[in-house]
Amino acid sequence: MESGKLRLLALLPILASFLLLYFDLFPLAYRTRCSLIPYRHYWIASKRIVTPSAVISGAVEVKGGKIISVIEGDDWLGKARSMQVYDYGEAVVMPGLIDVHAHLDDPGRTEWEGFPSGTRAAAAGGITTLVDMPLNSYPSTVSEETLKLKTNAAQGRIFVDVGFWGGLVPENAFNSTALERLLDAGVLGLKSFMCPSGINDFPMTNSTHIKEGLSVLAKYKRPLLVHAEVQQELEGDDLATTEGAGNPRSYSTYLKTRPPSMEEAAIRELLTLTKDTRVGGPSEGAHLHIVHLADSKSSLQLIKEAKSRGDSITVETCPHYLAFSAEEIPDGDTRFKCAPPIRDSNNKEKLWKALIDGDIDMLSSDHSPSAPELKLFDEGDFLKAWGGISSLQFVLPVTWSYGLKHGISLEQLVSWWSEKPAKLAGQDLKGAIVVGNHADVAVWEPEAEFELDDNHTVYLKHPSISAYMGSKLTGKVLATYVRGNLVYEQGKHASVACGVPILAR
Ligand SMILES: NC(=O)NC(NC(N)=O)C(=O)[O-]
Ligand SMILES: [Zn+2]
Ligand SMILES: [Zn+2]
Repeated sequence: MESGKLRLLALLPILASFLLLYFDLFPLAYRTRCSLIPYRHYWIASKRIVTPSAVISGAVEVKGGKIISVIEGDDWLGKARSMQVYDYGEAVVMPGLIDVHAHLDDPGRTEWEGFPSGTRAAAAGGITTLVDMPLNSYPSTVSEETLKLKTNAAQGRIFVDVGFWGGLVPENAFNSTALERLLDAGVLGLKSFMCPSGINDFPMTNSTHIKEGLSVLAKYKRPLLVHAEVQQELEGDDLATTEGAGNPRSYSTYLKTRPPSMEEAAIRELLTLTKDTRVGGPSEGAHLHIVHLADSKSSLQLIKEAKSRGDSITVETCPHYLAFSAEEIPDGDTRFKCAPPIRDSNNKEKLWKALIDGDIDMLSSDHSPSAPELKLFDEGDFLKAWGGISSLQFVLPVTWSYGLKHGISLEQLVSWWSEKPAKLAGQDLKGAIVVGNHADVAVWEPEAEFELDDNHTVYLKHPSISAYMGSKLTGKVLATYVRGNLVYEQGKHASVACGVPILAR
């Protein structure tokens, strides 16, 4: 080798140590990539910090991505002297939202959403963790191998933390080794459908499949999430509707094809199964979680009874069932199509009551977007259009705006969107502003109003398919921290996606 090249090689270690020293002295140079702020040790102050015991005025100390102290009053001022403080004044500082039900469609259907746009939207909406559903991506997450495709797709492309539900489908239900491998690989639990899912490689399960799944899950102490609707023999008017009668542009035509009795029958069946899988008492059986409950009557009553018997069961509903009612959905506006369907306003009021009374445990987005063509806006055919509401970026202001009429509190919001979801997903270090937890924080202004019009930046891939576009909302997200990284602030995201794929151990 020429002596010039050799000399250059000898200089490399010296060069490397200079670089390291530079990054040490100027953390900004690399910190700005994952975070909009350069600090690892700093304070977040506010007059309204939502902690598990109370809403306090004070400050939260963050170091190395974790919360290391929470101080009420002014005592923190002395400790924070000469340190960086982000003082948000009257804005609310609370745990970031945890959305346990989102379809990000990555890999395989990224033209519908995808990890980058979905998690950018989540961050802009105050969501710090989401759990991705096993279907609508391709392939579906039903095996160790397909989970690997998910985590590969998420690598370096997620702006918030993302966990994964695995799919319980006929193909793996009787293969306990395959299910165990999927669970060992880190899915946070399993999800199944009791009716066709609309996705070919995610077929529905019957009671026998579900029973098999529950017995494997019981060993892992991870939940089974179920889309609880079963197809039934329809009669009279309802039968005529599915056979093509009725105006397909009218929402009421679609509503008749999925009556509340479909949810009720599914839940009744599920409850007989969970009873059988309880091994030595309620806490030892598999936990059952009913997703997107829409029926506030008989279905909810069944769940209440099961809870009072001591069954390990939780239930979520979604903001669209609390914001919209069937009577108001315009003809042909398929942005509002989802399953189970949005029911009448009386049902909506009862869902609010159940949520406030604690009979419904938590909220989730069920963000289920598609390519706009599949919404068939030209035809406006509710029977043929893709079912799924697009909402990920808006769930915080939507819950707050519609909840204000019901007098909801900041503590309730945190319980429904952070504490309970963290528990369901087995995330002990998330969901509350307490010492030792991840510094996952949403900062927002509950009094600020804004319009979801063309001037509003929407990070979702297809803003036009969201039923919320055009509405006026209250509650504006200012900033979002994930593990101490400021990942979003007032229209700006960190330049590098440093969210972490969450795998159960
Ligand atoms: N394939 C889907 O995403 N389905 C979803 N669709 C809805 N909710 O309309 C769901 O969660 O059932
Ligand atoms: Zn569903
Ligand atoms: Zn869903």
